[in-house]
Amino acid sequence: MALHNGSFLKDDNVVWHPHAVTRADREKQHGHRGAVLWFTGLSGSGKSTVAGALEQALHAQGISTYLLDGDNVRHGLCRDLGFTDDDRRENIRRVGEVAKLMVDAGLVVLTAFISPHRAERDMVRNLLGEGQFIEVFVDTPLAICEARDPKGLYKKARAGELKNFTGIDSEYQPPEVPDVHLNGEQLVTHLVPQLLDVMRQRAIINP
Ligand SMILES: Nc1ncnc2c1ncn2[C@@H]1O[C@H](COP(=O)(O)OS(=O)(=O)O)[C@@H](OP(=O)(O)O)[C@H]1O
Ligand SMILES: Nc1ncnc2c1ncn2[C@@H]1O[C@H](COP(=O)(O)OP(=O)(O)O)[C@@H](O)[C@H]1O
Repeated sequence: MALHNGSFLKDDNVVWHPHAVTRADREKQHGHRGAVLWFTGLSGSGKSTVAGALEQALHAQGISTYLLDGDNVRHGLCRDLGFTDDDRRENIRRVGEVAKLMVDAGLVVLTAFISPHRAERDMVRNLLGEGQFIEVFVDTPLAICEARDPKGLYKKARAGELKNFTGIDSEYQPPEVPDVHLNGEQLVTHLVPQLLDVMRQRAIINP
């Protein structure tokens, strides 16, 4: 059964329930639009750091935000998932659905997941719809990520103690045309203004 919001239901007895307070009402109350900034990049590329710094800047301007981070989500919502391709796909599907609900609530959602496959990132783009999904590629060379190695995971992966590690024995597919392409070797203080500019250009936040 096809739903008006583009999703499909297996059960014809469950129908979509429209509510009186709309997304537009909520966005008006927040004073900005809802949207997702979807950070993707290798482990250690700087996704959490840059998304966190951007959230601080937005919060200081009175923007209603929420940061969904891979490490944190995998302690709860996705605690049953590992790092096979199938589990990563399910991880991103769940996070995409949660982000969609948060955008409907009128929030600016920042997500920091490796999200290594183009197909899954495109799935979330299609789920969110045009203009509400901004793909941010944190482009940091593998050698730099490996040198940073804040959790010692690259070391474990190289030693064969950690299987399916992205960039080592599991593929990362870089975005071909990201909405924002960040050089992950630049200072975080240089990266945040680039993101704020894009958000203003796209009328997510006010100039
Ligand atoms: N095998 C393997 N490959 C990659 N990463 C691993 C792995 N095992 C554990 N970790 C830790 O899990 C974090 C990545 O989780 P994500 O949910 O972002 O991954 S994914 O989007 O589903 O691919 C990742 O966090 P970040 O370093 O913040 O990216 C790692 O700390
Ligand atoms: N632009 C940057 N320049 C230098 N170091 C950075 C930068 N961004 C992040 N780092 C450092 O790199 C490490 C990994 O950053 P993190 O945000 O945890 O990456 P990810 O979330 O992509 O795994 C951390 O020690 C962090 O302090």
